[in-house]
Amino acid sequence: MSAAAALQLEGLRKSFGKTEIIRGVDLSIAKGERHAVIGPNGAGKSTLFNLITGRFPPTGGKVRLHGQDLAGLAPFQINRMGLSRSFQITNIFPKMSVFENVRCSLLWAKGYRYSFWNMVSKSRDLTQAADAILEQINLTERRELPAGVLSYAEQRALEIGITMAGGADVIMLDEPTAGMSHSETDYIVDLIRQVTENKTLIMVEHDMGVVFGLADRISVLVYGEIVATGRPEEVRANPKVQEAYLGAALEAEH
Ligand SMILES: Nc1ncnc2c1ncn2[C@@H]1O[C@H](COP(=O)(O)OP(=O)(O)OP(=O)(O)O)[C@@H](O)[C@H]1O
Repeated sequence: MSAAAALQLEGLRKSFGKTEIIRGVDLSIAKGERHAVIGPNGAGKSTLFNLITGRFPPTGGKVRLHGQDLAGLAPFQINRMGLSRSFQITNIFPKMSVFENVRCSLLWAKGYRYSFWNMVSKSRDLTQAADAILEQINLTERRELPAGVLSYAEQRALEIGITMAGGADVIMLDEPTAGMSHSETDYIVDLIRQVTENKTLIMVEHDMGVVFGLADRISVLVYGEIVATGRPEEVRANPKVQEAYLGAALEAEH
């Protein structure tokens, strides 16, 4: 096992009933790496995410975060160990201000570690931390607005801010640019690049422009198996990948 690996999947398997959806996945993601998982619809990408975050127990194999086996841990425990996943926009409280949304997620992330009175004395720290996150996600000017009035791309940015709020160093994003225009996509890609600086990123994304622009390495998942892992140019050139998936996806882009 490499000491630098942030996340390690070892012979990971998941069946639903008799159907095996994840069929023996081995993958090592280095600390500081930006890794994209791509593959056709139904390949098992979301299932793989749910295994990593502890939402589903694996049928076989292991997930390690910074070397530690996650078997039997609940999602919130894994979260406290530094792994955070973006949820969909429904995770945002639309009537609460943008600032309060970030502040609440900070409170949630730290809440169990501070008593109430400690928390009061820490509230200035919290405000500062929330403002620092708003700055990072370019929403300082929207601070007092109800989150529900933000544009779609801004809501996704807020969502990313909430994901970062607990100080996680391994960030998982599920289709961060889904449903966005070209300019919104560019905006979010820049933002993701910025906020994941010195962190580990694992994302599922269908937009090949985003994947090739952002990822240091790519894994291609087909029917629950990784058929290729490598740098973008290696994956693009891999005949197995072209046959299974990428050829068709790239053609569809033109
Ligand atoms: N809880 C579940 N129970 C039974 N089958 C499931 C469950 N979750 C997913 N599946 C099945 O697992 C397969 C893989 O689904 P999954 O959502 O992981 O694929 P995906 O690669 O994320 O697809 P997409 O790109 O369309 O989001 C599908 O055939 C799906 O029906």
